[in-house]
Amino acid sequence: MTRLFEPIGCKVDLSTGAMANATGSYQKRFRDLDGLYADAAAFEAMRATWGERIVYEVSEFRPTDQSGDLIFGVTRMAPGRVGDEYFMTRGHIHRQADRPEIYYGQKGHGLMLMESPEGEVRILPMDAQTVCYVPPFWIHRSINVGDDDLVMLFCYPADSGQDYEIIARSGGMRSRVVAGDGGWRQVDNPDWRPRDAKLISALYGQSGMVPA
Ligand SMILES: O=P(O)(O)OC[C@H]1O[C@](O)(CO)[C@@H](O)[C@@H]1O
Ligand SMILES: [Fe+2]
Repeated sequence: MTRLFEPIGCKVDLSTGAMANATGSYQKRFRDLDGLYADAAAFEAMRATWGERIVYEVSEFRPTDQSGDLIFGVTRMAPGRVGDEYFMTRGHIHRQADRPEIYYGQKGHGLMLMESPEGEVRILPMDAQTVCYVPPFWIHRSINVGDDDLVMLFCYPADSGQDYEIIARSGGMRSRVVAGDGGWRQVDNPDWRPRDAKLISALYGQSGMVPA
């Protein structure tokens, strides 16, 4: 007989970003994020005071890692900038690249920065009560452009996995988000290199799916 997984409810504490009944959590401290930001000198200047501080933390619930199941959780990201570039997550594509993800903004003001394998860029707002759909094959990174914590719920297929190397291999994401006059603005990353056709077709080939 099939043994069913026990249903569970998880209360989210908006002041801390913690989720009750989480099966795991991790924290990314400032010092863990060396190399992520364009302004290396600004990063070094902040290291003494910021080094041990948490930039973002994740609490998650992973029932199983089986295809068809879901992983969900909450990310809390502090407000701040390195030089003029806002705090952000490392960013990744799913190791099984055809797996999508949903985010739901709960507190603060954020952006979801997305990049297709071919290098198209999309930016969606991630404010409270905004649902953001990250379709299959899009590299994704969240950014806190507000003055307060950014708290977001996320949910994705349990067999997705994460590949962080795709961003490193291209010299970062194609766009960066920096402080502009009265808000954020998108700037080109001069270090960005396009992915070659072989890598792109390997990503799509995983699923045999051809993008529209
Ligand atoms: O894994 P990264 O790119 O550091 O960013 C963390 C965020 O992405 C996730 O890995 C979900 O895909 C969450 O853990 C969290 O929302
Ligand atoms: Fe993801």
